[in-house]
Amino acid sequence: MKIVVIGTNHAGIAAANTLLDHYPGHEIVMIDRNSNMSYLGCGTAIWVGRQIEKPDELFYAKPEDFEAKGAKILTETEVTEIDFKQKVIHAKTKSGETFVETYDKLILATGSRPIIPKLPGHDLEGIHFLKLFQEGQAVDAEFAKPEVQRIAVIGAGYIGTEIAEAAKRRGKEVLLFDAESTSLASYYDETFAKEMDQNLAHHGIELHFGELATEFKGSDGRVTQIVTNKGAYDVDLVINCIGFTANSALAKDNLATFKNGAIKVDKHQQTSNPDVYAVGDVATIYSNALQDFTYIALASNAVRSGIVAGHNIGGTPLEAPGVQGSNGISIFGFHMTSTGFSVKAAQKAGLEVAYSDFEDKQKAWFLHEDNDTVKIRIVYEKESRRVVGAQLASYSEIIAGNINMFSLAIQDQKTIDELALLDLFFLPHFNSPYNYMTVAALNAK
Ligand SMILES: Cc1cc2nc3c(=O)[nH]c(=O)nc-3n(C[C@H](O)[C@H](O)[C@H](O)COP(=O)(O)OP(=O)(O)OC[C@H]3O[C@@H](n4cnc5c(N)ncnc54)[C@H](O)[C@@H]3O)c2cc1C
Ligand SMILES: NC(=O)c1ccc[n+]([C@@H]2O[C@H](COP(=O)([O-])OP(=O)(O)OC[C@H]3O[C@@H](n4cnc5c(N)ncnc54)[C@H](O)[C@@H]3O)[C@@H](O)[C@H]2O)c1
Repeated sequence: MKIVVIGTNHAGIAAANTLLDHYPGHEIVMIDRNSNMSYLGCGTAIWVGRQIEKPDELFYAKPEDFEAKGAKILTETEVTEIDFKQKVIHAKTKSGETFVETYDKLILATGSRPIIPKLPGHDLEGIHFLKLFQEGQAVDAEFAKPEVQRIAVIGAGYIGTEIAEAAKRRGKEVLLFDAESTSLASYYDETFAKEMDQNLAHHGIELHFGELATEFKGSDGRVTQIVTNKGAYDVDLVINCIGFTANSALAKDNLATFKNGAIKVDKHQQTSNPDVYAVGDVATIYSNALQDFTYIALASNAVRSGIVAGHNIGGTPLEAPGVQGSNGISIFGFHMTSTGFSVKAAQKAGLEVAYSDFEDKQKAWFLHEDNDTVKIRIVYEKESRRVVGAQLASYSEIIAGNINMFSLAIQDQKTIDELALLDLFFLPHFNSPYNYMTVAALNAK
């Protein structure tokens, strides 16, 4: 069987590796328009903020790895069109040569691009987006310019908050804008998000929430000012981070798509065309909190969905268990993790939910050194009492592991009452006999 994979970043790599490692004998062709593969965008802010010196280790795979396993891999080659009836893809190399490849099964792993707000002045120089390695390099080069001092970051979601920290670490003045009233508003309820806001403000980041950019002004072709519904601010650089949109143009009019344009898939990653699979940021994903398909762009989901597609195409039927959109962020040493829905997000999705909050020290109370406060919220459905979300915030790194338990609870449709008497280990170095997770669950009304 000939299998063509379009897009060789996290999702495409996972699908190709699954096929190459577990199902030998197939002809695998991998195509990507970029010159690199496997770039971990999650490391961009760490590198650009100089928490690591070089970006080299942010890549975990290279074309030779796949050639060694017998795949044909074409980089700097763009797929321009797909004839889904004839099962032929049309592609163009960097030098302009066009060619076609036939397929038996096709994997679309074309990912996402940042949303580009088409505001007046959007094409001025000095306005950036962050997705590709090359875009990280461009921002890094801007940060190195002494004349670039005042930076506007638009969107205080994950990318915006992380790059705001990076810019501050490089000694810049940073103005962080978001349409919502806090940072991280899509992931955390206000009481949690405000903790991150305080952390950002404490480190000198100027917060402009509830503010919408309306125009960019410039001089000599370069941006010099950002105008919002509330004011005008002189800046030397703008970084836009207002979310992703699925790269699904190749599927247009041929495959069923979601309301945001992502390609609809089932739990086997199969699209509305049985010979075509879609994985990663270009596709929808099943949310166990919502109990329906939705769109959640994460590298973790990309990898899992690629593995699922690989096994299904290879001949082992495998149903994805769904995801919770589990995520985390760490800014100036302050950590937040969440999974499933916040109260606000649950209500927006039409769920009737209640929540239980608790706050305690991470380690046993008699340990006075490095014993940070942890704040927890568990969100559950009022009627069924099934857990649909959790949020944790602390300077303690242990919360990074704890959130995964809630992820499994949501996946397995556990109730808050089942969590209340769950066997959690106790060791003073790590926690208390009345574990804050247990207490939060026990306190649930
Ligand atoms: C700054 C930043 C930080 C992030 N941090 C995290 C994090 O901490 N945790 C997390 O889980 N996620 C994080 N993400 C999100 C994560 O990077 C994405 O969810 C992930 O990249 C999706 O992988 P993908 O393979 O589906 O798509 P993509 O990474 O978008 O890759 C798609 C590939 O398809 C190729 N392609 C597209 N169209 C064509 C075409 N027509 N022809 C040929 N090739 C094509 C592209 O060149 C690209 O290589 C972050 C993203 C960014 C930008
Ligand atoms: N740590 C992580 O897990 C991590 C890190 C980076 C990125 N990612 C993922 O990558 C994807 C893209 O990240 P992102 O930060 O671009 O998106 P995001 O959805 O996290 O945040 C976008 C932010 O932009 C704001 N916004 C939207 N339109 C606006 C406008 N016109 N003006 C001002 N603010 C506006 C939103 O309110 C939101 O807070 C997300 O799926 C994210 O989860 C994850």
